[in-house]
Amino acid sequence: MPGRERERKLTGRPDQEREPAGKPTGGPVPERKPPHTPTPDRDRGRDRADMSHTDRDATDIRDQDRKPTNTPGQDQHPTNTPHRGPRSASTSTPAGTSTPTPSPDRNLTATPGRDRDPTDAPAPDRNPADPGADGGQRSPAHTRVRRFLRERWRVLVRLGAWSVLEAGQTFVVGYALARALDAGFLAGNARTGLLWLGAAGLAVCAGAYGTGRVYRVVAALVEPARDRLVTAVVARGVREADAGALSGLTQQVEIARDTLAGVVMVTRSFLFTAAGALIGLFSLAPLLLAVVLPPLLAGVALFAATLRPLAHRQEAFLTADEALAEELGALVPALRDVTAAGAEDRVADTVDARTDAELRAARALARWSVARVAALAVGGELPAVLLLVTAPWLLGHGVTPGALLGALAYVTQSLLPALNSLVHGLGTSGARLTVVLRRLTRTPRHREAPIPPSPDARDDARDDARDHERKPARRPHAPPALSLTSVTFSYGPASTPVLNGLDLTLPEGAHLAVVGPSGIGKSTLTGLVAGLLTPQHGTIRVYGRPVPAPRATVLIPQEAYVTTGTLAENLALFRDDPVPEAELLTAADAVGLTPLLETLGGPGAPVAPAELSAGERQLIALTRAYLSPAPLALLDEATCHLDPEAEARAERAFATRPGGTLVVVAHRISSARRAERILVMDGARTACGTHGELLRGSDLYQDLVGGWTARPAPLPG
Ligand SMILES: Nc1ncnc2c1ncn2[C@@H]1O[C@H](COP(=O)(O)OP(=O)(O)OP(=O)(O)O)[C@@H](O)[C@H]1O
Repeated sequence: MPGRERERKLTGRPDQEREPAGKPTGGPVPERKPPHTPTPDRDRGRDRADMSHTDRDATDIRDQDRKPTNTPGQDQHPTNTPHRGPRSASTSTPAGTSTPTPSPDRNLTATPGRDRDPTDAPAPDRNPADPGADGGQRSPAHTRVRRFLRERWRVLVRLGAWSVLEAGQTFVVGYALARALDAGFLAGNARTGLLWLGAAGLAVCAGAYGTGRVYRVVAALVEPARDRLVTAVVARGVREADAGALSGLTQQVEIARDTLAGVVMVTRSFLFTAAGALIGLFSLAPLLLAVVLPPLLAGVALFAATLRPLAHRQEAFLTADEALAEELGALVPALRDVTAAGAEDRVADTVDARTDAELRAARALARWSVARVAALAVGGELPAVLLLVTAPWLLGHGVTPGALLGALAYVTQSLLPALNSLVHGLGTSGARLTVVLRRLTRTPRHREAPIPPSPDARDDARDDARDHERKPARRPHAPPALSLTSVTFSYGPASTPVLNGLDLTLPEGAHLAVVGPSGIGKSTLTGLVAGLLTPQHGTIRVYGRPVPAPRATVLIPQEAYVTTGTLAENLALFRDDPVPEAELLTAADAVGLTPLLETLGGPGAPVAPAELSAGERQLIALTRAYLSPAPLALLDEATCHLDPEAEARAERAFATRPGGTLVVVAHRISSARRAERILVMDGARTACGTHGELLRGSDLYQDLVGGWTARPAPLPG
């Protein structure tokens, strides 16, 4: 049925509409897209689609027993058959969120609380790293570590023994050097000196052998620890049935193993080296110990004091780093969705926020790293300086030149490198190990730091709030603006129904977008609601009255018709009473007609329909509908010739019309996003929810959002 007749029938003012020369003035009728047969891929996708939550939770729209493959008209146009990417990609949102269950909107549905799957209930939080956690018997981490070490006392003894051999080298080298000088070269006995140097060389060889054995023993300690962690993590992954978490956690286990080995090595090395050096210093001259020990202890204490804050900064940095990586990981496969949703700026803001967060964390970490350098200077380098500064005094108090040289060797060749390894190894690996172990043993999953809303999001929220404020509150006991109950409609007795058992309820003031592939039945739905078509089964009520409900509904079709006459006559076409000019101007301003109105010369200016662009005709038709007394507006691609800004303005005008209810057949993602709820028509799988819910729960909606990116922008007017 031509759009002009639709408008006429709906508003009850057929006689006032005049056409020039008996032909439509709406310009060329846009080409209807040819139907096509669904691709096997698409069908497979539908079969795969897990619509259970939208079917179960978010809809009261039942469009049952459809056989979409049999009806050409229900088929999808090629331009509306976007490539179906991997599910993980299509479910990714710009914000990189997971997939929650769409929640039903009780305002939009008539049969709330449909059977909910009990498995939807969140699983109780369990300790992920403790295989025995199911029983709730979880011992503290330090107890488990002690038990682990007790079970491996033999390994610890071996580790100690080989470490003593390794540390013996430290002791012997310094001591032998001192003796070589004092008893050998300075005493004119080169042979003795060489013998002591030879002893030092042997000690180095023995120490190297000891170091090699130490590595093996450390592996015997670290590998079982890793195995335990792997067992715990796999058990957790199986419990949570989360392969992603599993792979992420096993990766963390590997990090834990490597860092644990590093921590054991550097800590053990420092302890044994320091013991060997201090014993050596004491053996050479107790006075040397008095010079070296205080700064060494001060340096170690300073380093120890930085450990906890460093671990926190390290954790903050890792968290920020992972959040950024996660953001980018979710973003890259979802670029198509981002573009489709027009969310480029918002996503850029989010990534900026994550990058800034990482930068701040890195700076904080760097600041604390300076303290580590200070600890190294005090504990490792200051003793050497003190030895040199106090050398005359030491030599005057019985310290021999050989002992002084040996002390310098202890400090520069043993203590400083060992402390250096400790500070850098423990400062980095230790902090990292703390973080990883904490996550593995306590936190189920890394949680992202909240990101402040982007300026765009704030703007949207402000717009929404403003719209909400401008919209009168819904009357509590008012009948629904629209209710469809088990509506079935087909164009012929033998044809497959376009709608089959559809239920839908909209409260007064609601804003619903209808989306779906070409030919799925969106215009048919608006035609039924407008009373242009009559369902074979079911009932349709508009504000409690059975359809057709004259003067309750206004349908604005894609083809806008403008009559000859003045602009004011065009705009007042659906009104019985004379429309005051002020009201007319207000409506024009709300819908976005004012510039055209001024160009034409005001409300009294004559209109030449053929000279108007398609977009200008749509603006006139929209303003006419806005001024009509009908509270339920049906926009069936009525803004397709407007640019996105003009479309947004017109839709907002209808959405905030006092007492008005809006149903929009959306042809742009921006249009769908403005609606409170979106009805996705997909044959048997009709679903209803918010944009976010449907992105997560409706494969077809994901496809449509993707397809919108490929759709060329509408031609200007
Ligand atoms: N007058 C008619 N007679 C027979 N079949 C029709 C008629 N009008 C529409 N159909 C068929 O009904 C089905 C639904 O059409 P409808 O126009 O409602 O779909 P649509 O979702 O609005 O499509 P589009 O997005 O392309 O406008 C299609 O298969 C179409 O071919």
